[in-house]
Amino acid sequence: MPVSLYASPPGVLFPRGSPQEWGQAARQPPGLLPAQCRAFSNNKILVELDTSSGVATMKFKSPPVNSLSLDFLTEFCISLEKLENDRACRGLIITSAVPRVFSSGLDINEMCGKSREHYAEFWRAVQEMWIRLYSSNMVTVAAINGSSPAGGCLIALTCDYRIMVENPKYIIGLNEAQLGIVAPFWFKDTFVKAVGHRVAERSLQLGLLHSVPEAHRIGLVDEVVPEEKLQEKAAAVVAQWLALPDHARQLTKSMMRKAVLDHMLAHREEDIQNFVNFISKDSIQKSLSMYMEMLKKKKS
Ligand SMILES: CC/C=C\C/C=C\C/C=C\C=C\CC(=O)SCCNC(=O)CCNC(=O)[C@H](O)C(C)(C)COP(=O)(O)OP(=O)(O)OC[C@H]1O[C@@H](n2cnc3c(N)ncnc32)[C@H](O)[C@@H]1OP(=O)(O)O
Repeated sequence: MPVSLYASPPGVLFPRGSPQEWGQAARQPPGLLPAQCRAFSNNKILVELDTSSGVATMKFKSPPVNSLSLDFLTEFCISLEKLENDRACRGLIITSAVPRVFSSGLDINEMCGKSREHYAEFWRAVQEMWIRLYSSNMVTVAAINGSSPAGGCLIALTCDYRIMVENPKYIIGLNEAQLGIVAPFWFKDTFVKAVGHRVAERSLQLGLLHSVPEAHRIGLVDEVVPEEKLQEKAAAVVAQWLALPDHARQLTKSMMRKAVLDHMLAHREEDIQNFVNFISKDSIQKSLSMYMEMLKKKKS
């Protein structure tokens, strides 16, 4: 019997009247999926659950860069909830279906030129995503097959294990300072837990985006593999973790994560207000606009 890390669901956000077909298995033409495979999908995320192994693979499919918009975050949380409540599912591999990018982090458009109410709703969704993933009973593995700055890195850090594809073009890190914004305390805490205080402090203050070998060296990713080995390796890691009795692994995970989770839950509303006040400042809006301009110029 799985042990619930947090008895009641984190609560909040699901959209007023969910417009999507979420909750229904994708209508696959017969024969496309093996009998032990179930799938569901929406605009931005595809989930396939292999009921024989108990492992689901979640693929981000929101081109061009899997940015974490409010819609994306909502669909992500709904997918997590659905898997969490499915007794057939014990492990989750998170990866990207978009070439060269795992996730570009929070959608900057959601943080520019919007109302305070919108910022509050958006930030609550970011928190919700982190709470659900960080407190998940499932074994969670990030199979990072592309660049993963800021919020993308946070998703990876929130998993139990990180495997990244070796590619000289891929980068990963919490680069918020480079945008003129500040990683909130629970991003920082999650990062510190993975890499230690000194490495996190330097990396956060400089807003560093690390190459794959460097990310491996500092412990930001646990393993580096060639692209063609990624899925096989992720499946092997999940199987290794699932070989332990669920209750022992889950209670250990809960114990290791409790302080960080409790701290966040205790300061959740305050954190939303801090975010709204911070992001509404003219100077921050200007920094974000300049950063978006810079991204666009880089292309031309
Ligand atoms: C006191 C404190 C209190 C509270 C806390 C306060 C503040 C905390 C606030 C926020 C925390 C935020 C965390 C974040 O996640 S911020 C997002 C940071 N993300 C980035 O910096 C990534 C930027 N993107 C890239 O570096 C690259 O796009 C890439 C490496 C991911 C991929 O490179 P490509 O060359 O493949 O693609 P591009 O040509 O650069 O991009 C294509 C397209 O996508 C647009 N885009 C990219 N990233 C984002 C994004 N994050 N949001 C929105 N849009 C994005 C890019 O502009 C291009 O658009 P066009 O095709 O030109 O229209």
